[in-house]
This record gives sequence, C-alpha cells and structure tokens, in this order.
Amino acid sequence: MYKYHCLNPIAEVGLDRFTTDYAQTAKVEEADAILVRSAAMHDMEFSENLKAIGRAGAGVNNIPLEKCAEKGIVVFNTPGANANGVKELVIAGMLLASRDIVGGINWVQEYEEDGNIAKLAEKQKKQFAGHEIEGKKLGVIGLGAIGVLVANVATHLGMEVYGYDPYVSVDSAWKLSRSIHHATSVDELYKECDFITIHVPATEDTKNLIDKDAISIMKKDVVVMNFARDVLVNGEDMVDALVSGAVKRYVTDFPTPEIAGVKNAIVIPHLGASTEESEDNCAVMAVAELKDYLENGNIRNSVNYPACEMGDRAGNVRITILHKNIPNMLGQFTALLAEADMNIALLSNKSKKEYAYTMIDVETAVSDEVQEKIAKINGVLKVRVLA
Ligand SMILES: NC(=O)c1ccc[n+]([C@@H]2O[C@H](COP(=O)([O-])OP(=O)(O)OC[C@H]3O[C@@H](n4cnc5c(N)ncnc54)[C@H](O)[C@@H]3O)[C@@H](O)[C@H]2O)c1
Ligand SMILES: O=C(O)CC[C@@H](O)C(=O)O
Repeated sequence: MYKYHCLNPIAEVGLDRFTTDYAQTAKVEEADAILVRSAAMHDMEFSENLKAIGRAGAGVNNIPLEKCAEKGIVVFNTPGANANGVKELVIAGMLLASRDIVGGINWVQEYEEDGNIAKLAEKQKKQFAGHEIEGKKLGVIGLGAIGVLVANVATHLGMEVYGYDPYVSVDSAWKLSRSIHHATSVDELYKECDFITIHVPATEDTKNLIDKDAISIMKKDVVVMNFARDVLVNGEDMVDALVSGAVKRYVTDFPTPEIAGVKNAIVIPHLGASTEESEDNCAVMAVAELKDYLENGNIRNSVNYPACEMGDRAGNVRITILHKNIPNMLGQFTALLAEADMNIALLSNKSKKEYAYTMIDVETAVSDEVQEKIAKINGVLKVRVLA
C-alpha cells in the first residue's frame, strides 16, 4: 500500500486514478508521494519514506530540487498540461491592457441605480476608449509550452510576433508558426514591440530579467505582461516605470504588496492555470507519473533526475537506484549482483547533470542483504526493490 499526501487541493479526476493500492494520508511524514501545486516547500523537512513529489503544474520554484535530489526524492512536473489555460488569460490580459474594460465596468457599477445610465454611458464612454491589437507587435520571451501557444494565437489575431528563446527545444521550434520573427537578442525584441510577454521559468538566471535597464530600451507606452513568476520583473523598477509613464500597463498574474493598487497595473490573483480543464490535465498527468514511478520505477517528466523508462516489470524483480553521476557506479552494481550469483535480464542507466539513475531487472528475488550492500556504495542515494 502506497500513501500520498496533497499539500494543495488536487482535482478529483486525477486522484481517482489512484487504485486501491493507494491511500491518501493527512500525515505528510508517512507519505510515499506528495502532490503539490504552489505550496512553498523550501523549509519542509522530508521523511526517509518520501520517494517522489508530483507538481501538478509547470513552475517548480516552490520546491527545493537539489535538496530533494540529494535525498533520493524524484520531483515531477506536468509540462504543457496547463499551457492553454495560461495562453487564454494572456490574450485576455492583452485586451484588458488595450482598452479600459475594467474602468468601464467599474463605471457601470457606480451608476447602476441611475435611471439615466444608458444616456450617461454614451456621453462618458470616451474616457474608456482604447486601441486594437491587430497590427501591433508582440514580443514573446520564452518559447516553451505557453510561449508557443501565445505566439501562434497572436498571429491569428493579426499581430506581428517576435520570439526570443536561446534554448528553444526542437519540439517547440516545430510547433512555432513560420511567420514569427526570430529575435536573436532580447534587446531586439524590447526595441521593436508594443506588447511584451514573458514565459520563462524563475531561476537565479532569469530573476529581474525585466528591470530598469530592460525597460529603458523598450518603446514608450509598451505593455508588459507577466504570467510566469513575480521575481522575473523587478517590482520597484516596474512601479517607477508605471508612475513615470515609461510602461503604459503592466499585467501580472502575481499580486505583491508592491504592485497591487499601483495605477496602470492590472493585477490578477494567479489565475493562469485556474480552469477546470488545466487543473484536471495537471492532476491526471501528475498522478500517472507518480504511479509509474512508484510501481515500475519509470521516470518521465522529472525536473531533478533523468528520464528513464523500462516499461512494466513483466514478472521480473526490479532494482532501482538513484545515485550520483560519478565513475564506476554501474561497475560496482553489476559486480555486486554477479557476486550474489544473480542474472541481469535488463538494465538501463541515465544521467542528468550531477545525478543518475539505474534500473536493473533480475529474474530472482533480491535479498535484504544485497539491497543493503547496494545502498552502502558511496554515491548511492536511494535503492528500491520492486517485486
Ligand atoms: N500563471 C500561471 O498560472 C502559470 C501556469 C503555468 C506556468 N507558469 C509559469 O510559466 C513558466 C513557463 O511555463 P511553460 O509551461 O511555458 O514552461 P516551458 O518549460 O515549456 O518553457 C519555458 C521556456 O523558457 C525558455 N527559457 C529559459 N530561460 C530563458 C531565457 N533566459 N530567455 C528566454 N527563454 C528562456 C526555455 O528554453 C523554454 O523554452 C513556468 O516556469 C511557470 O513559472 C505560470
Ligand atoms: O497550480 C496553480 O494554480 C498555478 C500553477 C502555475 O503557476 C504553474 O507554474 O503551473
């Protein structure tokens, strides 16, 4: 029996995929797996029993990836599962920034009791007039699951689109509309575009990507949109730019005390992925990844360990070993099994930066003694025997 703990509400359609071999627990310390959305996990202590964390979403900056890797805890996310939900809100954000729809709606609420409201509206509506987005230039920074969808749909709205992503994947490049201009530097995109939207992960390298220096290159009256993470945009610099008028509107999905209430900031309470469809997609994908790892040892969509899959166990016993990516690990594993007179039916070994993963199928039972000997090899982080 495996136990899982939910740190945030996770869509039922995903949790329903857990079979009777699984039980939800309210005690995080007894869980084999944790499901999480945006809960902050950096200060959490992890029990020895914890094997995996499933992030029902894309961003993993709320999870201590390195600390988990060191403890042999595999962290998964759900690439692309909520991308359409975010894309749709980005388009809404762009329209909200172009015309004062919010101001207009607030005006109607103010005059809702006034019997003359229809006539008054015709007189006063000019104060809420705006611009169309057709023909304008949109710059997309980060052409992953979300950026590609935003870039492509904007071309259908008649926008001229610039894309910037020095690390773009082959998959994303294939999906990108051919009409999108390839910006070879982010400055080129800043200089050209009327709207700029950012879709990169929050890391040490991308923190403050948009600051006063970046804003100083942008067109006057630019609209900046941030549906990725608050730390990507320097809050103080953005407030100054909104006050001075250098940035016309800042649309963000991340309320902070600094930005909430600032004139011309349109602040949304992190709703990008808050659609039934996105929540369902993320939950279903996260649960599938956790189950496949717990039951078969397969790793798909991990952000701290390599992808490694050997299908189901087909009646064999499977030894799975999370370890450091250092020389002679495989040699030591196979020598130890040979010494115990065990035949290897199938083996796979993959690495990702400092960490590696080895799966070994054997045709006979694995004794506790063999498991303990593997666990004691220098550099081994966690060993499981799946039988
Ligand atoms: N608002 C929300 O609810 C919501 C929902 C989903 C994702 N997000 C955020 O959006 C981010 C992107 O999501 P995604 O699903 O598109 O992720 P993704 O991993 O598919 O795409 C990220 C892209 O950014 C690119 N990139 C990385 N560093 C870059 C840099 N310095 N300059 C330009 N490009 C760079 C990568 O090459 C990749 O193509 C997530 O990390 C998450 O923080 C927010
Ligand atoms: O879970 C959420 O509501 C937000 C998720 C989103 O920020 C993500 O990075 O996928």
